[in-house]
Amino acid sequence: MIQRIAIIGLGTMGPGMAARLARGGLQVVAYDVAPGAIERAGSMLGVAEGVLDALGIAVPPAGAGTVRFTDDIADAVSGADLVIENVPENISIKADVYRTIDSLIASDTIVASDTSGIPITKLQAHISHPERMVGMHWSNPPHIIPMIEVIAGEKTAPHIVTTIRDLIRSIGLLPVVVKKDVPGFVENRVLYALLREAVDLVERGVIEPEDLDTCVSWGIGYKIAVIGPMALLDMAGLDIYKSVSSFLNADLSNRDDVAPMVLEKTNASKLGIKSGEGMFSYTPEQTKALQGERARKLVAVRRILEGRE
Ligand SMILES: NC(=O)C1=CN([C@@H]2O[C@H](COP(=O)(O)OP(=O)(O)OC[C@H]3O[C@@H](n4cnc5c(N)ncnc54)[C@H](O)[C@@H]3O)[C@@H](O)[C@H]2O)C=CC1
Ligand SMILES: Cc1ncc(C(=O)O)c(C(=O)O)c1O
Repeated sequence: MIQRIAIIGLGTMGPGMAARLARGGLQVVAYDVAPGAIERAGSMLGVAEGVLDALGIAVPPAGAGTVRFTDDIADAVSGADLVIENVPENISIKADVYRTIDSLIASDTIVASDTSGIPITKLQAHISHPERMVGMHWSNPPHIIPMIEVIAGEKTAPHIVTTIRDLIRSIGLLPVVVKKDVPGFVENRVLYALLREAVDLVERGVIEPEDLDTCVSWGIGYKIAVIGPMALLDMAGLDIYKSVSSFLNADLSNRDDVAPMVLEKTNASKLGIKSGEGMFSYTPEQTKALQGERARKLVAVRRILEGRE
């Protein structure tokens, strides 16, 4: 049974994940190599807890469900039943973490990666007892989005997938087991197909960035939260899909590299909210207001989709 969880990496994903797991009654110990990240994570924890209250997720009994921060990786993983690796999307950084923890954990400690899409088979080549490694792909913001993909690599033992799936269910979240270890799994294959086309349309001057967002959020996005893509095909009619896809598929972006617009921005350190500018610009005040507004709206939508309002 999983009771004690170590989270390695406290950037965008780690703090919300820690808050959500603790709210599920689990004991979380959270570590980052950067002292500044640990400090930021401490303040993000309180914000995430407020959102979990707004979502109506019950607080566990006193003493259960804790988050402790540490700047010592050995302390973080000591006695852990599950380690969730949450460091940048780079195989060599992730492999370094696996090598470091290998001698610090028991041979049956489950090691999960929150990778956005590196095949688990590639990651488990860097750890001993690869059968205990599994993909556990959360979605951002992790304290609000309930779906988590669970992915086995070629060497993952089937009971590890079941254990993680059951853990996710036991704290009221929604596991989806992906049947093949394909790059990007399912969520990001679908998201990146959409993002490739969206970036291409903006880059080619077909639409302004703000209008692209209005079109997708109020057209596809709002609808797809209620009617998933497979159900949408049936709602539209497969005959319509056949006609449209017969001419449109060939015209969609099929570029296999990163779009120049994205490279220009990343080369200029325009990374989005975290750097104050990306596709749009953000002052610190705007960022704070935007994050609050987005959390409120996501909470309201989720409560309605769950039939709680
Ligand atoms: N940002 C997103 O929307 C999502 C990201 N992911 C995946 O989750 C993982 C983490 O992503 P983010 O939180 O966005 O990254 P991030 O870059 O915001 O944070 C990564 C953190 O890892 C820390 N770190 C780096 N090397 C470390 C080490 N050796 N030991 C301990 N900590 C270390 C950094 O100091 C940083 O705080 C990546 O694999 C990413 O692809 C998954 C779902 C969504
Ligand atoms: C742009 C982008 N890339 C990856 C992810 C992920 O799920 O790994 C997300 C996300 O929203 O979670 C994302 O927005």
